[in-house]
Amino acid sequence: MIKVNNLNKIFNENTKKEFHALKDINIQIQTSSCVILKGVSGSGKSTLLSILGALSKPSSGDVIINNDSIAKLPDLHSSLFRAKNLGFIFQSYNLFNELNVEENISIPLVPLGFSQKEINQKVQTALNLANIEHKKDETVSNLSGGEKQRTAIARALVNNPDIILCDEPTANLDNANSLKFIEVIKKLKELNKTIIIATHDPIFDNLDFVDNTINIKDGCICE
Ligand SMILES: Nc1ncnc2c1ncn2[C@@H]1O[C@H](COP(=O)(O)OP(=O)(O)OP(=O)(O)O)[C@@H](O)[C@H]1O
Repeated sequence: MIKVNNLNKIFNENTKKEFHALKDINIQIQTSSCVILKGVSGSGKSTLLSILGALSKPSSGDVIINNDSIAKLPDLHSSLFRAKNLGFIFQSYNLFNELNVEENISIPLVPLGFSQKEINQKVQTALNLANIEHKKDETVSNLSGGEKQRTAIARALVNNPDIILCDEPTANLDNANSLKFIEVIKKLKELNKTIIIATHDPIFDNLDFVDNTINIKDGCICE
């Protein structure tokens, strides 16, 4: 279970540029559920996702994941928490273009101290789950947009995380690749992952495996 309690994010606090991006957010996300975080551009989706993913800190309030308070973790603990529990899929993929697919996918395993044999096994499983096995030796700069995204999916899955956070995952995909992405998400849901997708893409409306849609507007959760 993920609990968000009285969460606020204020950028540039106590300056002329002060901006209250998240306002008293309270949400609960059940383990193994798929949740859509929906809102227009600038509503606060990415800000909330980055706090849920322990990538940034709130101004006040907390995020509790499986009874651990993560919002206030020191940086070193945050990165270990991420490496063990979380997978991220960003719209811009955040891949290393000069490395090949297999090398990109193995990166999250580096801080976890696995042997080369274990790394190879985990990378192979992730390649298969994301349907990108056939391109494993290709340099990322030579991939199509859809293939880059499947590489990013495989990298997000390689540490077998319980929670997968996606920020506008279909923003750079055509309709066919967006539908393929949805099939992968469906497969992850069947594997009992907790999946949170921040998006304004209507393709996520009315999907049968989505448990909840949370609407966010001007930093507030709309009932
Ligand atoms: N580092 C920052 N400093 C100041 N303001 C910020 C910062 N990051 C985000 N904001 C502001 O907070 C608001 C929410 O931004 P956020 O990126 O969370 O929106 P979003 O809903 O994810 O939008 P999009 O769909 O366009 O990515 C925006 O008005 C943005 O300008």
